[in-house]
Amino acid sequence: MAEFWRSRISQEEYRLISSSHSSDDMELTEQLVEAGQDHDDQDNEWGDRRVILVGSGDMTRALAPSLLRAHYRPVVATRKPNRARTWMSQEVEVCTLEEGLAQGDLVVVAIPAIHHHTLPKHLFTNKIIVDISNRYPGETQKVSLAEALQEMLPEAQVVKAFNTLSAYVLEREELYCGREVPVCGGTTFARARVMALVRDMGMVPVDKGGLKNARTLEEIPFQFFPEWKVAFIVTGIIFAFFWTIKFFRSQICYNLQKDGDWDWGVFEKLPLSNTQNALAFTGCLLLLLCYIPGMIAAYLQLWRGTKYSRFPGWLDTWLKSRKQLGLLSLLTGCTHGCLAIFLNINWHQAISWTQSIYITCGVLLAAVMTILGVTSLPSVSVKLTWREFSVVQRYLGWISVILLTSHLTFLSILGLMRPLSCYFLLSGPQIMVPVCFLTLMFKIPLVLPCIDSRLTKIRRGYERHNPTDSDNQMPKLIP
Ligand SMILES: NC(=O)C1=CN([C@@H]2O[C@H](COP(=O)(O)OP(=O)(O)OC[C@H]3O[C@@H](n4cnc5c(N)ncnc54)[C@H](OP(=O)(O)O)[C@@H]3O)[C@@H](O)[C@H]2O)C=CC1
Ligand SMILES: [Cu+2]
Repeated sequence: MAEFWRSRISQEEYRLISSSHSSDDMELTEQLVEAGQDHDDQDNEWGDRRVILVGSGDMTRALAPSLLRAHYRPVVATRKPNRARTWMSQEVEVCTLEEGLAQGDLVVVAIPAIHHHTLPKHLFTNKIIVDISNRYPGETQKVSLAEALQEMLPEAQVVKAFNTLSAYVLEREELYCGREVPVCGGTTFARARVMALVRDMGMVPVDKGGLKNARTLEEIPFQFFPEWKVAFIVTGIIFAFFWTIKFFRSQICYNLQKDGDWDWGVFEKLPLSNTQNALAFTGCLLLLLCYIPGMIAAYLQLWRGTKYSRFPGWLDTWLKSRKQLGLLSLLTGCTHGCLAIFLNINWHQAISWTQSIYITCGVLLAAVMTILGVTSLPSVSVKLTWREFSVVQRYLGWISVILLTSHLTFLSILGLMRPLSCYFLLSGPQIMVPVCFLTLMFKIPLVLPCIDSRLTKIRRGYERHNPTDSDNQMPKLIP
């Protein structure tokens, strides 16, 4: 294997290559290695560091500078070198397809997939082809674009990569550094080589296996907030629930229970007052929903006496949606705060002591939730140490639940005791205050030293039923 690539490919990838038993795979790997050595012999200074970029469009213009920054040598192979030279930097070599493809064996095909058939097939023999293409929105395909390209170029190794990034991102080092780049296809060697390239460019390659997975990679750019789906649905349902309650209590019940004509004036409150009210309780419940699954998980681990058994699927999904639920809680809570200022406060009237506590708790809650929201963003959380992150998320999280409980209790301290005014329909505070207190009640046992130390032991790997089981595959820490 060419020395340069041997040093770029990580030990884990090298182990994978060496342990690959497929004879086809090994044969193709040998051919590719030989091709790499040929190029090394041609020019020792650059050796395998040349990356041939086919096409001179947006992606080539974005990839070339990022390759230069990673100390690679981009060579642009284009149909129109004279035109391309005018927009490429001096350090980038620009040449014809024939000249470019003769210079190296790592080739990025950066032309739209509909033009793949125009590529001169004979020039791609024994090359590692990086296919970055994406289909256009609305286009359907039976086989992935990468598989179609592989079928067209059977004597090359097609590896799918970079299609999940945009030219805009690739132009900005601060945006692409640390990004995950899924890579699939080719022989293990070809894939490892592309992964090493991705890593040298400052990104994190993720091995997605064979080329049959290219279709999944080609779907990624069309995904629409996949991690937010659950949180959006839950928020919608909760908002609809509280909005309906408010509607029945303030508009329907009010009219049914009062004497005289139907008062249509109260319906004017629907867009502002009802929405503000529903947003407030949606924010409250979403905040609690961030902390309840962690508690359920803790009780489950205490009951099972181990952390090595899987949580049920619903709990797993719930745990994974906590960040999104928290950010949506911040959004709905702040919107409620802004609307409430317009609706409720009469600046010329003295406020009671319960109101002043309610307002102070509300403002503090907004501040604490903003810190929680900001620190949950990846760009901020990567800059925090593990201890800083866990202290902020854990302690400030529970402080926000305490502030929320006080905010709600002092908002409606008298209203809570009032008998049910709208048949059996509870008001927002009548629902939420007990839920807040219940959440805090279930949390208290978990912070008691005897239970907390037991949970800490379990989370460090201690198992109650089988503390010395040698069959256990999971690594254990000292209890
Ligand atoms: N733009 C983006 O943000 C992203 C693009 N991609 C993918 O990267 C690939 C390139 O995209 P992009 O750079 O935006 O495309 P552009 O349209 O900007 O450029 C494509 C290049 O392809 C070549 N080309 C155009 N028509 C033909 C043809 N008929 N025959 C042969 N070559 C042709 C041209 O290069 P020349 O004239 O020099 O030969 C042209 O500059 C596409 O497959 C796209 O799906 C993937 C992720 C993001
Ligand atoms: Cu409030």
